[in-house]
Amino acid sequence: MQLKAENVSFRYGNNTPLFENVTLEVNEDEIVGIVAPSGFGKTTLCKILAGYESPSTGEVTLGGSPLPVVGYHPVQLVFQHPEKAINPRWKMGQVLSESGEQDQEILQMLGIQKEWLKRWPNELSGGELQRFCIARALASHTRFLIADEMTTMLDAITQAQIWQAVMEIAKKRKIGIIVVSHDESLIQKLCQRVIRLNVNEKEG
Ligand SMILES: Nc1ncnc2c1ncn2[C@@H]1O[C@H](COP(=O)(O)OP(=O)(O)OP(=O)(O)O)[C@@H](O)[C@H]1O
Repeated sequence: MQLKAENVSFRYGNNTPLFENVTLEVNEDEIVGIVAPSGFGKTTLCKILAGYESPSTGEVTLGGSPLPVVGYHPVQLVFQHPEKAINPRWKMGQVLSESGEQDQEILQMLGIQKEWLKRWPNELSGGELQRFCIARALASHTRFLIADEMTTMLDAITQAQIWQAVMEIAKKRKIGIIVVSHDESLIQKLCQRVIRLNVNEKEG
């Protein structure tokens, strides 16, 4: 299965286009980095690939079909700040249940302790919260994970632990990964291929 963006352009309202004619494809067994200058619109592009935003022109397809608009989304997005992605009024067990039944092996691989499930989000560290966001994103129907600066705010040890688990899970389940990061060494370490978006796409 392939996630594909074809000639995707995007503008917020009547603003000038953020980027134009972005074309890229990622296979389900690939780990691909996306690198672009700050302000290019990487986060916006991630949202388009995950179906949160519609492109102004062009299209995104998954396995040759348009992205689904209802039900669990097979392209999951994890952002830099987990606290923005979690309902503060839900305990962590409920947060996890959003993506269906929990896979105990995934929780274990991500180092999520059983006792944390009974806590409120503000009773966990940023790194612990991010593990929940990742576990929630890796539900059984997930085909692609888009990691938008997913571990940027974490210390090096936590970052390494999380990526080791994510890579293992992705390999086992044939989940394609898109890594968006400013950290060139992280990209080089994780990715089999790097897509560099630049001013050409921005100017159309
Ligand atoms: N909802 C919105 N409405 C209007 N403009 C927006 C909106 N969201 C983002 N932008 C603008 O779009 C531009 C690109 O934002 P985006 O976060 O996608 O870029 P980025 O490449 O991920 O940036 P960075 O590398 O600095 O994190 C920014 O100038 C931002 O201010």
